Amino acid sequence: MHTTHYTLIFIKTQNHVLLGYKKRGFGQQKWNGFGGKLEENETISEGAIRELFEESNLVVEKQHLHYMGVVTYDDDVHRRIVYIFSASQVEGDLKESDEMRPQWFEFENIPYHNMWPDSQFWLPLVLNDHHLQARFTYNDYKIYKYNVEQLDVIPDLIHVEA
Ligand SMILES: Nc1[nH]c(=O)nc2c1ncn2[C@H]1C[C@H](O)[C@@H](COP(=O)(O)OP(=O)(O)OP(=O)(O)O)O1
Repeated sequence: MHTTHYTLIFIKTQNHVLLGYKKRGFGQQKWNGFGGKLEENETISEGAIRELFEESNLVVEKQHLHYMGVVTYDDDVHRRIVYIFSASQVEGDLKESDEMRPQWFEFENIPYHNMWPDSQFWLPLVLNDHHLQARFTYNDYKIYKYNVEQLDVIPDLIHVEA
């Protein structure tokens, strides 16, 4: 099976989260955090920082990046491994990019109906600062089976970066 590694970051305050409306590419016309494919010769955190900047113009420093866990997606032909981050301290001016139109949402008003159908099962954990591990099997863009686990220990990014 072909495996692709992605990053995904959620910038948040105590009760708001920054999402982007994806204008093109994989997951277009959906709201999501900022992220994308990991490039060769970069670490996972470097990828998360780069994608956030490319898509929103915001800068997050490595020490303000919180690794929250990993979500794995399988379909017939692909495995997508998505490393999830959150951050509350960012710098720079938020800007719309070719790929993403950013908007802040209250936790109570997250547009789950216009996001990947899996988000509703695990994003609330991230917003509440819980670490997680989840796996979804998709069939024809629908969730076929899934498992979401809240982790008590902080997952170690060193292992996946090694
Ligand atoms: N089922 C899913 N649920 C979710 O919440 N996020 C997902 C997801 N499947 C993928 N993602 C995330 C991972 C990543 O942050 C983003 C897709 O990354 P990219 O924008 O790099 O993909 P593209 O295929 O558009 O890349 P390029 O066309 O090479 O730019 O969507």
